[in-house]
Amino acid sequence: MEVDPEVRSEQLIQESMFGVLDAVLVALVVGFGSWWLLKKRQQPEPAAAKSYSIQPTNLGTQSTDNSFIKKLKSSGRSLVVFYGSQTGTAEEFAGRLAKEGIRYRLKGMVADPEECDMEELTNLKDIPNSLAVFCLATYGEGDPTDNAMEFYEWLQNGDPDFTGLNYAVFGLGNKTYEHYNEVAKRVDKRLDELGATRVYELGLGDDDANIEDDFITWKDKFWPAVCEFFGIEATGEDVSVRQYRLTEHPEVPNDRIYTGEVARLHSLRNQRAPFDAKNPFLAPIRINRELHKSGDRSCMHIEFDIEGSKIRYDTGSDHLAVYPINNKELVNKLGELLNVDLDTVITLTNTDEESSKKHPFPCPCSYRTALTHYLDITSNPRTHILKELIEYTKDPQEQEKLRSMASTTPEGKQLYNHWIIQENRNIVHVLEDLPSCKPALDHLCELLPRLQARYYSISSSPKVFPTTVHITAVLVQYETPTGRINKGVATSWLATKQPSQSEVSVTAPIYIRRSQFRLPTRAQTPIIMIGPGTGLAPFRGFIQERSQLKDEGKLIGDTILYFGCRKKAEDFIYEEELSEYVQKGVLTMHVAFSRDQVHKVYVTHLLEKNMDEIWKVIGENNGHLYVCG
Ligand SMILES: Cc1cc2nc3c(=O)[nH]c(=O)nc-3n(C[C@H](O)[C@H](O)[C@H](O)COP(=O)(O)O)c2cc1C
Repeated sequence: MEVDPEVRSEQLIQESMFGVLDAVLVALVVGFGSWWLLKKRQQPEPAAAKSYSIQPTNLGTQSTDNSFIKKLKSSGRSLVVFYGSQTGTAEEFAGRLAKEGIRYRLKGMVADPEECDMEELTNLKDIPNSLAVFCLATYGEGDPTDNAMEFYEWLQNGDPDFTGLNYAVFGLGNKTYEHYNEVAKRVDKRLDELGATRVYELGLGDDDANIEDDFITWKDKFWPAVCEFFGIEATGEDVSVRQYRLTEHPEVPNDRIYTGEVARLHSLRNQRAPFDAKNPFLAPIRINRELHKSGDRSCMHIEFDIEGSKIRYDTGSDHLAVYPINNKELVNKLGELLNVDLDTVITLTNTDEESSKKHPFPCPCSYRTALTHYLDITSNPRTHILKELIEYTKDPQEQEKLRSMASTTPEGKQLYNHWIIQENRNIVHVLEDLPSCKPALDHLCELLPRLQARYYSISSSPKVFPTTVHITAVLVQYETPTGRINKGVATSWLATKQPSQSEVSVTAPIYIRRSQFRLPTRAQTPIIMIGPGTGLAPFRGFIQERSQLKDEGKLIGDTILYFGCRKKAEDFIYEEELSEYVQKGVLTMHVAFSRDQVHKVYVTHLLEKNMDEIWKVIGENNGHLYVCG
């Protein structure tokens, strides 16, 4: 095995011949070449379990009847909006479309394809003026979400006759992914091939830009097209319909109240394996230490204890999901602004009895629990929320501002983009800056999206650390243009979880999400890892594992790391550890410090400089190349 024990640094690239763009291009070419090689050679290896499961949307109150046609007929509806959603956006969009149908005399229903007999789609034509809309997100390598998987496969491989089925598709994706909106594109095309009638063109939402804007822009043309297709005249009524009914419980016994459980009552107190997204493990945090040596930024190395949990994970590949809670001050601020006793215990019950989702989050619970554990109060509110706020606003100017931002006029979109997105206001900021706006808190709880688990690359190897899982997380904190300090929900909360400062166990609810990022099965396969900043995290596990194999006397392939950070003395994370691996002959390391010298040096420069070596590893020696950042 060839190992270069030298830690190379910025000098390497000062003789650089090309510009940054060239270097990026080289990196892309290298990345593509290795991806192609990887693809070619990975065929015989068993496929890893794929799952992007994030958060259960239905909390054990599902109806067992999976005939959506029966439900449509019994409730006099003709519009069904299916969603393929992992983190709730597509589900939210589907809900908004179904709700708006009433304005166009199309009473709508939201449906989860996983809970429906989708073969019934061939019979939807029996309902007059019926329409099926699909809001579908794409994940991974152009894959559907878990709840749309079965439907998607049936559609791709089956041969149903959809003559007479009216449909439209809105896709949710992100342009930075190679398979942009692949699922929606394929479903739209396949439905057409199978004889269904496209009522309006495929809409594509890009989460990298402004997916809300894409959705409302599409929706704005979609409804007139639907009206024209069915010969419907819009009622013009812009009615606001509540989806959930509020019940307050002044006397419900404490042990009947949810206090942050994801699904099963008391699941955090009475922990029972197996642990997953619906049943997270309350892991004790054993170590939480700072990795940056100086500077005003912070990067945490956190070790979660999983002993006895039966939780297993794979080297550097799986993700650790953490269920965070919202900042207490922000929650209290909402209570103050709306003058509500946050300890009031409530239940929100779906007014649609046919819906499989009975509650928006586990109920009964207090407002405080809902705002702390279940609802996202820190992201930018979407336009439909702003629209619902209008009726609670007294001041005409504030009302007008909300009305404009909720509209699809160019000025309205611009104002939304500036006031909400660029100035980065969350719901608390909106209520602070529109002092006459006092929405009913239960209505707000109905409208706010669910707080999602956060995912971290695992930075340990289970072969070296079988009873702990490590993560490497940068503390997110920044000032917004309005002078407010926005704090990352999960990292700010994790930063407070210091085991040394507490007698009692400091814990966090976690579970493991599987991914496909794997070490090659043969230890002799050379690997190049490109991981600047916390992109290093998954590679730490790879290196640990290869080091252990070497200790056991096994032959290991070239293990080459490209790392970059600002300054050696500031944010060169895991420096000592990595240097030891270099000294031991396990690792070859190339490091770029972007701010240690006049000329900025990045990992891309190092890649450019070492182009020949890189090509030798991946092109001639069948090596694997990994990029994480
Ligand atoms: C792990 C991950 C993988 C993703 N993969 C893709 C992809 O391959 N193609 C794409 O267009 N969008 C991709 N996206 C973007 C999502 O489809 C997009 O954010 C969408 O709005 C999520 O909808 P949901 O909240 O309903 O799950 C990915 C997002 C994540 C978090």
